[in-house]
Amino acid sequence: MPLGRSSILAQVLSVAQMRAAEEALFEQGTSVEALMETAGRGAGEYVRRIAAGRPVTVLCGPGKNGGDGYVIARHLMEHGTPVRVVAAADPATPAARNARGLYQGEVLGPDAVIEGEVLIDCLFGSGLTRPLSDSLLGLLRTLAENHHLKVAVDLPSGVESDSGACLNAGLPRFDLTVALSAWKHAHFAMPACETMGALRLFDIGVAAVPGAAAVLTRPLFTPPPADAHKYRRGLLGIVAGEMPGAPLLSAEAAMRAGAGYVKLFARARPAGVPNDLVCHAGPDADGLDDPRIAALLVGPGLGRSGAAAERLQAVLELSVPVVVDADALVLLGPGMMTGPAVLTPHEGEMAALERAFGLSADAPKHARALALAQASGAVVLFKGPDSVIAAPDGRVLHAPRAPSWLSVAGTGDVLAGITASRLAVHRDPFRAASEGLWLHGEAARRSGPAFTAGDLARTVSKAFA
Ligand SMILES: NC(=O)C1=CN([C@@H]2O[C@H](COP(=O)(O)OP(=O)(O)OC[C@H]3O[C@@H](n4cnc5c(N)ncnc54)[C@H](O)[C@@H]3O)[C@@H](O)[C@H]2O)[C@@H](O)CC1
Ligand SMILES: [K+]
Repeated sequence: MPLGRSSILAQVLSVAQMRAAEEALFEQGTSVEALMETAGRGAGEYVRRIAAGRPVTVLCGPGKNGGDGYVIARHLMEHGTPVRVVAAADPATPAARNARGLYQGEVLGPDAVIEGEVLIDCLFGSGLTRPLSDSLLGLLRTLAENHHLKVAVDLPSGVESDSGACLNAGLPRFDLTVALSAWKHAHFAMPACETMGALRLFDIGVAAVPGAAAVLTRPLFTPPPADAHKYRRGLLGIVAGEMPGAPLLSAEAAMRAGAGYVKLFARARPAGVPNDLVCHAGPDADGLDDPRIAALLVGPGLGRSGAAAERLQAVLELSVPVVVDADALVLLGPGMMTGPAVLTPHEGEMAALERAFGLSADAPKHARALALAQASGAVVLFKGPDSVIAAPDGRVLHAPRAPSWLSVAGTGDVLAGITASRLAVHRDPFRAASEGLWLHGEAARRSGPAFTAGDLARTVSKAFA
């Protein structure tokens, strides 16, 4: 079945995939010039509206990103917005030369001293291959300091498209970044994504690229069916360990994320178990062989002792769909997982997993998640300010930026609880990770500023709205 335009617009492309998608358009008869015209006019319209009559300075580089800049400048001129171009270098491609030739307005050299209102960065886009020279960085920084509002076209210059690395220190921050044709990994990866301001995408009609990564979009949630009961909605077992607080936090979130029944398995009933949470107290693995258990969560508060490792081993041997989080990730090694699983590491836990599985940490974040997914056979939700999900079959999902208020203790336990709850509902690890991450971000948005992990857990049911 062909993908709808909204699915295509969620795709995230590497530079190589982007070039191949553009080639496909050229083969269908579109010219480079026509594509640049479409892209430049689309971005130009965003700029025209945001400038609202204030004078605009367009910084143009040698490549097609610079070509887009000349189209934008012409579009602004035609619509009466005062505009001038600063050419950092002469256009180096035929399409960019063509765009330069069609623009009849003012073009200044890189030495011109310019102050103004709105700066448009068309120095480099996805074709950047190395750090900016000192003189180009100086030009970009000076212009950025001398303008109030800053818009990057496709990508801010100095940002590596496939990784989100900033190839220079001291790159300016933008208020808006208008991505052209498709999202790139950098739009969702730290540290680059943090410099981009608001993100917008202008569609120029590229087709779906098989195997492309995608942006996490709102999942479709349906209420339980009319004949649902607690077991059919999913029984989630949360395996406690040496510290009771973390699994209780996970349980608070899990109870609000869709599972019909959440049960805490602990050696002794901890203090503070809420009335709506069932607690099973008994020795390790006691009661965990209940065939009605649809999913398990292990890791929050587990501890890292030999006893904790044995408890983890006992859980994983059940082959029940499982979310493995926190301490359990540090105890995990190759061959231990026997059933469907979601791993939810942060950076430190990821580093431990990479050591355990013999993987390199020297790769873009999404590639690291994918490598671990393929080595472990589990879905990997690599969390942080730029969370990404990868599946062993190659699927990759980037999460849009979530509120930075999430950087508070316990929010990882909440994420694990939500994800495990979704896993208990349908037992699909990739879907559970996607829904879990989305609900977590949405609950954070609805929690306002300066929330606690407990506030966040109690807001999860509202995120379904
Ligand atoms: N193919 C097309 O027609 C379209 C291209 N688009 C634009 O094209 C851009 C990509 O164009 P290009 O591939 O020409 O890439 P860029 O415009 O980013 O620039 C690449 C050029 O700069 C050189 N270069 C790379 N890093 C440099 C550095 N640090 N210092 C000096 N020179 C450096 C490269 O050797 C190459 O000549 C996209 O970001 C987007 O803005 C869009 O307009 C969509 C349509
Ligand atoms: K740019």
